[in-house]
Amino acid sequence: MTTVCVNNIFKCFGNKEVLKGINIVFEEGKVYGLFGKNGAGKSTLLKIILGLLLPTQGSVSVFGKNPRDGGLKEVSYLSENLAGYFDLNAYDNIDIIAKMQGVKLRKEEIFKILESVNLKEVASKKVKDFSLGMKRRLQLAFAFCIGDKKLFILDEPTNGLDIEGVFWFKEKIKEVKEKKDKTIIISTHAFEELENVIDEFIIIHKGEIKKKSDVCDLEIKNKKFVKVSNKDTEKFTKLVDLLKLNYTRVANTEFIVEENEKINLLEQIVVNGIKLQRFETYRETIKSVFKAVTKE
Ligand SMILES: Nc1ncnc2c1ncn2[C@@H]1O[C@H](COP(=O)(O)OP(=O)(O)OP(=O)(O)O)[C@@H](O)[C@H]1O
Repeated sequence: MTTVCVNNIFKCFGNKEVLKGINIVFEEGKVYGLFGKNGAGKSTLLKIILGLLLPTQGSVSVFGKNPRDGGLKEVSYLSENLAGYFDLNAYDNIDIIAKMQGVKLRKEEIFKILESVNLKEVASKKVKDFSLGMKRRLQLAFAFCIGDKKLFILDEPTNGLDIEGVFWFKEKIKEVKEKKDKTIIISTHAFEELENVIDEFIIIHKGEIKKKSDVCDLEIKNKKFVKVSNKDTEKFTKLVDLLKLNYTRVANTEFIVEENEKINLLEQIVVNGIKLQRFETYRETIKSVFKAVTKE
């Protein structure tokens, strides 16, 4: 089932075109990672999905409705900018945010929530005196522990968190995902941290989607990483051209080669007397795909 549908979104701020024809469908039960360099347009896209910004062109539907027209009742949003009532303590923050959402929490339930994000000991401390990581933990409590939401839109959720906090976050994502009817969209720079909790990743570069792929697809690709000696690079490129292999040159002497048609590349390297410094299976990661598609 489709949770969010983004149709041909363009967004300009003055003369600056920040989003250039974005089309994406987010499906129920999946965790999506939205990756992009600083200023790529991730937060702008999330704000348009949430109806906080209007697109210059195009449309968005959330659970089949316009986000400004009742589509957001079941949405949990964690903003990249820390939100909350900083002059109040952590306990009162949870209490107020819950009440605003029509959720009545008992005293012990509030303490349980604070305990789950490791803030019970500082329940009566004013949030303005919290560290960045503590404030982020409070945001995570707002996002995950109040009410029963179906769509989670999380902008830089691990920013400022320590290792324990990142672990908590990943466990929470797994827990939410197990319920099957949830959709989670995470905008982040933390590829490595989150690679194993994401189902699909979307790379946005200069306002355009450059890649959308299933994380599982990264593992099945059969690629080889080859490092040849400096003198043999010309010989090697000639060989891969002759064998019609797709290759990416990652450094002067380093290549990533797709092994097509079961050609035994290694045998050919030996036959042609090319000096190898490394030859190993190469596993593509979100980071490596990101580097390749955002290369200027
Ligand atoms: N309200 C605004 N007015 C003018 N320009 C804006 C506004 N909001 C965002 N921009 C510009 O739009 C571009 C995209 O910003 P956005 O915040 O969407 O990027 P991002 O991918 O989330 O970046 P980051 O990873 O740094 O958070 C940037 O050049 C930014 O300066």
